[in-house]
Amino acid sequence: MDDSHGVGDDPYAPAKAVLDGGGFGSDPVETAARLDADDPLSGLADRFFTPDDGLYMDGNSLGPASDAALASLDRVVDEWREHLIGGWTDADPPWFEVGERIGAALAPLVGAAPEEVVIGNSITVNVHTLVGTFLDELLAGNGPDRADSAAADGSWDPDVEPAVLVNELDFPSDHYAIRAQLRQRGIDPDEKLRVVESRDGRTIDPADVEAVLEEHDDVGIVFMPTALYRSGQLFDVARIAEAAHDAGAYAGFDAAHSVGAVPHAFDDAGVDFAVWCTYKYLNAGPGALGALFVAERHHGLTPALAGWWGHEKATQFEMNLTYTPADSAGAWQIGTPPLLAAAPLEGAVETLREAGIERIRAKSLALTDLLIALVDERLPEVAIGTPRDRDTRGGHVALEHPDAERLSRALTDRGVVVDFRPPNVVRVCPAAPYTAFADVLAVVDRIEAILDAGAHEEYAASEGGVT
Ligand SMILES: Cc1ncc(COP(=O)(O)O)c(C=O)c1O
Ligand SMILES: Nc1c(O)cccc1C(=O)C[C@H](N)C(=O)O
Repeated sequence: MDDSHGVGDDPYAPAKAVLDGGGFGSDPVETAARLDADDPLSGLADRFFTPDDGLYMDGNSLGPASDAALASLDRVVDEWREHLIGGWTDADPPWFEVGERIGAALAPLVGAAPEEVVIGNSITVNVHTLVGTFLDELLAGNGPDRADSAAADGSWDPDVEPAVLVNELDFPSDHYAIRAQLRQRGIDPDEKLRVVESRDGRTIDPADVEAVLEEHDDVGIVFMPTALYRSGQLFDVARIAEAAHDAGAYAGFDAAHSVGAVPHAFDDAGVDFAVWCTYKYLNAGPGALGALFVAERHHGLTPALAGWWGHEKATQFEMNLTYTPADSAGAWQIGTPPLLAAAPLEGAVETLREAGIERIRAKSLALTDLLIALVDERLPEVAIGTPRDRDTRGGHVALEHPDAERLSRALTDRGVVVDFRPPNVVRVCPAAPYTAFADVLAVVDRIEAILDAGAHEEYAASEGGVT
């Protein structure tokens, strides 16, 4: 990897200049080759296992294996063979604090202090425990300050049933979990899960989040994505957090579709809590552990889903029947961390750290700029469902086509791995660590060839299953 570019300057400015100059020039192959030659991250691709004869554009669902991820997995397998139960204390580093240790390694990616991040559970489980925790705080009258509170100390009035504010384009699992948490507290989710509507079916206007907060004074938690899973719209985390706090609500985020692709500043933005996975842009492998952030001011709270792995570490093995939560985000762990599902993340994060998240973001924007420009130029029947503005664009591009499902299957059969999300989106993710500018050109070439020949029309309609 060429390290001559410091973080801060944009080594991808030449790519932007090419695109701003009106497209990809008369010889796109030559232009892509030039951009790849100038790419300081180009050397990284050799360390990832992507198909030799295909194009992997699905890193927003499952990132590929890498040398570093497999090396850290192999190390833990060797430790298991060698140390057996002793690995919890004698492995180097010991397994006992794996959640905290790898959490600390992730913290810079989200702009957090080391003890504010931990790996554990899955996103869905972490939504359960964190939304549950903050609902309990509200119901106990301990919520954020509220100007209109009936409570003497200005905090949440415990007689008011708190609502949770979400949006209609969220990943469904989050709604399932939040509804369950409301139900378990005797709160009717049909009434208290407040859903911000989309104006265009693709994006959420932050002004609409603010408007719902103005209109309803019972919102105790605003829970939004940092980036939408379908369109890839990137949210202004600081703006949403400020709106939540101004309304006397907590601000929580599902950051699955941005961590590892987009830098975050959760502490500066005042985020209360966040969840994300590590199998997408963090490339830690299928079913790899989830991750979560809890702002330091909330450490010491009792998690809604308490378990012994979240107990204060120093006394965890005293086996007290009374639970003492760890004084860190580690408290939101529940049971024994699956070491083999945690191990690849250690190496995978090291590779991203070496690349630098600012540089990854700069390259990702250049790649998606290019993809959008090529689609505009060459695929008139395809619409761009992702915001064009760089500030509101995450790491993937949603290509909309009436026959998107069949198109995605035709692409997959031709070695271009993308995914389909109903009703009409093919998601294309040129992830920066291992995608070349030439790959983006090749994807567009293949889509064009399929559409020109009508090859997608040979596919049967959906049979369901994993897409
Ligand atoms: C935004 C978002 N939230 C939640 C989930 C569910 O994650 P998990 O299956 O790890 O609980 C996913 C993906 O599966 C997702 O993309
Ligand atoms: N988590 C997944 C899985 O276990 C199988 C297939 C896909 C996934 C996904 O990550 C889907 C993903 N959350 C999405 O953005 O659609």
